[in-house]
This record gives sequence, C-alpha cells and structure tokens, in this order.
Amino acid sequence: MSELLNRRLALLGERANLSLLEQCLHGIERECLRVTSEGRLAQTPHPEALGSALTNEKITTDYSESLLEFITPALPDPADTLASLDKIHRFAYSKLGNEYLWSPSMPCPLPAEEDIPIAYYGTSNIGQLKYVYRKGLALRYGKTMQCIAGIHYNFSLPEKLWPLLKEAEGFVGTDRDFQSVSYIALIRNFRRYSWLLMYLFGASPALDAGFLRGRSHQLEQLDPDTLYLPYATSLRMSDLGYQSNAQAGLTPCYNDLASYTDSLRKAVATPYAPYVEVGTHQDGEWVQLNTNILQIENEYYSNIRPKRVTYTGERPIQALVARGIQYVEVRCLDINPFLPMGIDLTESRFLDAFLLYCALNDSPLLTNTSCSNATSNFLSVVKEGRRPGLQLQRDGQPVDMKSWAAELLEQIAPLAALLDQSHGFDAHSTALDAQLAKVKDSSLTPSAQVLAAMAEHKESFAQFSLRQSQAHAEFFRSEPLAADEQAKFEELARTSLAAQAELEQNEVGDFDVFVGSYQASILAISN
Ligand SMILES: Nc1ncnc2c1ncn2[C@@H]1O[C@H](COP(=O)(O)OP(=O)(O)OP(=O)(O)O)[C@@H](O)[C@H]1O
Ligand SMILES: N[C@@H](CCC(=O)O)C(=O)O
Ligand SMILES: N[C@@H](CS)C(=O)O
Repeated sequence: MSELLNRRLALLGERANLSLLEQCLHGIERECLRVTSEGRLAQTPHPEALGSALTNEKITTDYSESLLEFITPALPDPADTLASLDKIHRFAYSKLGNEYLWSPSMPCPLPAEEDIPIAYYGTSNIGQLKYVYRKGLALRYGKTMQCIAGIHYNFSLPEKLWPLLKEAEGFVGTDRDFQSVSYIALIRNFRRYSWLLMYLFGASPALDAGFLRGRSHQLEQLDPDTLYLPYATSLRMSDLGYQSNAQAGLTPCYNDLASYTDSLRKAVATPYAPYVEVGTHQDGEWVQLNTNILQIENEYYSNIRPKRVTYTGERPIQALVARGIQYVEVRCLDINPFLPMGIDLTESRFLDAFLLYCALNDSPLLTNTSCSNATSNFLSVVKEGRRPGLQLQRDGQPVDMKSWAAELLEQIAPLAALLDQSHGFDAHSTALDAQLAKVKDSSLTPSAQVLAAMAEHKESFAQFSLRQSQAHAEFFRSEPLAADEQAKFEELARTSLAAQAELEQNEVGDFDVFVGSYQASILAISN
C-alpha cells in the first residue's frame, strides 16, 4: 500500500474525522427501454402521466422516446438513494399500462432504424436543441447503439474532507484546486483499475442478433436470435456497444482539469471531415448541431466523467472551468437483469470502497504506456474477462487477471474497513467479500449467470430478458406506492408539464440564433 494511502487512512481514521466518510453523496441514473408485452420496442410517446421529459427532474428520457431515465437525488446513505430509485420504479409502473421496463442493458429486438423514435422535448429552444442533438447522434452512431441502457453511479466525497488532506499534505493552491486535482487523480486510478468493475458487474455477455444490423462481427451464435462471447462480461462497453471509433482518438488527458476541459473544448469546436460532408442541414432541416468531432460535451462517452452541477443554461465545461470538479459520474456499469433496479446495495457499497481507493491512493500521471494498458485491459475484460488464465498488462508487463484482481481487493479492504468503522457496521467489507468470491469463482459473476440462466431455460437473449422484465414488473406492481407518495409523484408530473408549457409560451428568439450562441459559449471559455 502506498505511503500516501497509509497516511490518508490514518488521518481519516482519527476519531475527529471518522464521521466524514458517512457524508459521501450518491446519486443514481438508471436507464431502461419501454417495451410491449411481447418484448418489442414501445412505439408509444413518453407517458404524459410521467410528466415532462424536459423538466421532470426524476423521470426523463435518454436517447429515444422509448428510453426512460430515472434519476435520484444525491444522498449520503446509498440505501436511501436506492430507496428513492425504487419509488421512481414503482411510480413508473403505475403509469405504464401493459408495457414493461426492459431488464438488461442491451436492447430488445428493435424495429428498423427509421422506426426508432428519437426523444421529443417540445418546441422550446432547449427542447429543440436536445432533439437536433439526438438527430446528430443518429447520423453519427446510429439509433440502434443509442438504445443501449446503462446505470450511472454519481459519487462525491464530502467537501470538508479535501481541506483536511490539503493541509496535511502541504498542497500549494486553493481548496477548489486541491479538490479538482484530487478528483482527476481519482479518475486516473479509475482508468487503471475499472476493468475490475467490468469483471465483477458486467452483465451483457449476449445480445439480440438484430442489434448488429448485419454488420460483420467476431461474436459467436448462441441460437438463431442471439449472439454472444462465452467469456464476455460487458459487450455493451466493447467496441460493439457504447463506444465509438469516431471518438477513439479522443482519450483526453486526465493529468489535470485544465487539459481535460481543453481536450473536450477542442473536440466540440473542431470540425470532423465526415460530419462536414453531411453539414448541419439537409433539405432545410437541422440534422446535427454542428459538424465538430463532438456536437456537445455530453457526446463524449467516457467510462467516467468529472462533473459539476450546472446553473440553468450553463454548459458542463463552463461549470467545471468556473467552479472545479464536484463529483464523478461512473458511466460504465451495466444493468444487472437479475436485479429489479439493475443495481443493489451490495454493488453500491463495493463501488464506494473502490472509488474511495481510487480517490485516496497514489495516482501517478498517466504515461502513454499506462494509458494504452488501461484501454487494452478494459477491452480484454469486457470481451473475455472470464477466460481462464486471461493475462492483462500492468506497467507494460503481463499479469494474470485473477491475481491482480485479488491483489486489488486486498488493497481495497482497508478502505472498506474504514467505511465500516465510520458507519458502525460491516456492510462494505461484506460487499467486498462477495466480490472476492466472484474472483475465485467466475460462475458467480452476473455475466456468467446470464448465460447460465439462458442455458437452463433454453431461451434466447430476448426471451430471458422478457422473462426478467415480467418478474420485475410483478415485483414493483405487487407493492404500489403509498397514496401520499403516489400523490407526490403525480404532483411532480403535473408541475413538470406546466413548467414545459410555460417555457414554450415565454420562449423568445429563434432556434438558429439559440444554437449559434450555445456553440459560441464554448469559444468564450478560457481556463
Ligand atoms: N455532489 C454530488 N455528489 C454525487 N452525486 C451528485 C452530486 N450532485 C448531483 N449528483 C447526482 O448526479 C446525477 C445527475 O444526473 P442528471 O441526469 O440530473 O445530470 P447529468 O448527468 O449532468 O445530465 P445528463 O444525464 O443529461 O448528462 C443525479 O443522480 C444527482 O443526484
Ligand atoms: N445509454 C448510455 C448513456 C447515454 C448517455 O450518454 O447518457 C449508456 O448505456 O450508459
Ligand atoms: N445520453 C446520451 C444519449 S442522448 C448523450 O447524451 O449522448
């Protein structure tokens, strides 16, 4: 264990500081497709009873009109975060009629591209901008890939923790600088070690054959309707899923916030020839916001993002440059189709210990070798993480994946223990033990369990997923929300619809000018 980590553990373990680790914040975004009772993409509009996708802070849509996104507040106790997510699911199920929430990350059998509905946010300028952005994504990546659903785990340490470390370590700079430097260090370590999360929580070893739209691939045929890889953990995070070649060269430098925001700023301001050829308009209609490598910073599909809550109308880069990093968004987690919400408290407790390790451990700057090792290790584990004897690259040398995984869990154990000491229970150490069991026996991983369940029931990916979706629907519908909770969600839906209507009625200025000034806002940023 690094000297720095040792010192930090000792400092945070002091009685006066122990309560700090009860004040981490956790927010979860869970995406899921709405499907028909036959497990096909719902073609119905976003249910009005769920409110406005533009303004409802808890229930919105991601890429498609049929791709729901549930968002919890940021809470100190992940059990409360998950309880909040549970309530959103129960409310949603009370308004879905005979539709289901698709249980896994990889999509249900999809209609033709042109029949996948892009999410619609109304006629306000921001609503139209979100729609045109999605038209641009269709053009650049295809709508099919954009129907993949994920879990985004948002995490922060208490702001009071950073000055404590800063003083102890004699950092020269402001509290805000130290906080940003520390979160960027977390992200560098996350790049080094997040292959472990793919092994432990990856749950997309298979997909519906139609997903590839006839493209060439290296997958194997499991049955006439299912493609898979026998040792895959997360095809969603492979080059077939939520990655893209267009962004391959984009790996921004995570050595400091300024170079991170710089690389993103360049990407949203640099034309990309294939997109220039298409242009922003076809037959007088907007088809993409601009012809740059990224239309906006949201389009950079990284596994983790530094984040700062934005003010109304502010862009993510503006918020980061103006006020520094506030939390991280872990974006690489698959939805576990065996879990009604796709994630559970055991996973959350382990993620906290893992992220704390990434935050507090020594985090040298990433060299070219460590960068390419991180990328190749991640892709090896998503495609064949359960292969016996799999070797990864560490500091340019081969290392047995299982041995490295066990070593990492051993190094994370003191962080789990410190979190337990702070909370007064052993849930983090118990969660870590459950991960060690998966390292010892890969049949315990969710990706292995998906393939085992399909084999046991002799079912395709789609049949397995629909069965799980039906089971989760039953789980949520069997215990509807209490009347007062239901009423709160219905009120939220109503006020969100009214807020959207007001936005539209009070809209000023035309859309073209709005897009122009949105784009220009990037050029005005100086680090
Ligand atoms: N300080 C924080 N620490 C941890 N989580 C936070 C913090 N602040 C906000 N969050 C969480 O981050 C998530 C933000 O999700 P939201 O979809 O609202 O914003 P976004 O991810 O920036 O938007 P988009 O999905 O359009 O990119 C929420 O779950 C919220 O609870
Ligand atoms: N649907 C994507 C995320 C979409 C987005 O960028 O928010 C996922 O699978 O994680
Ligand atoms: N959420 C995804 C799809 S719209 C993005 O922002 O790019």
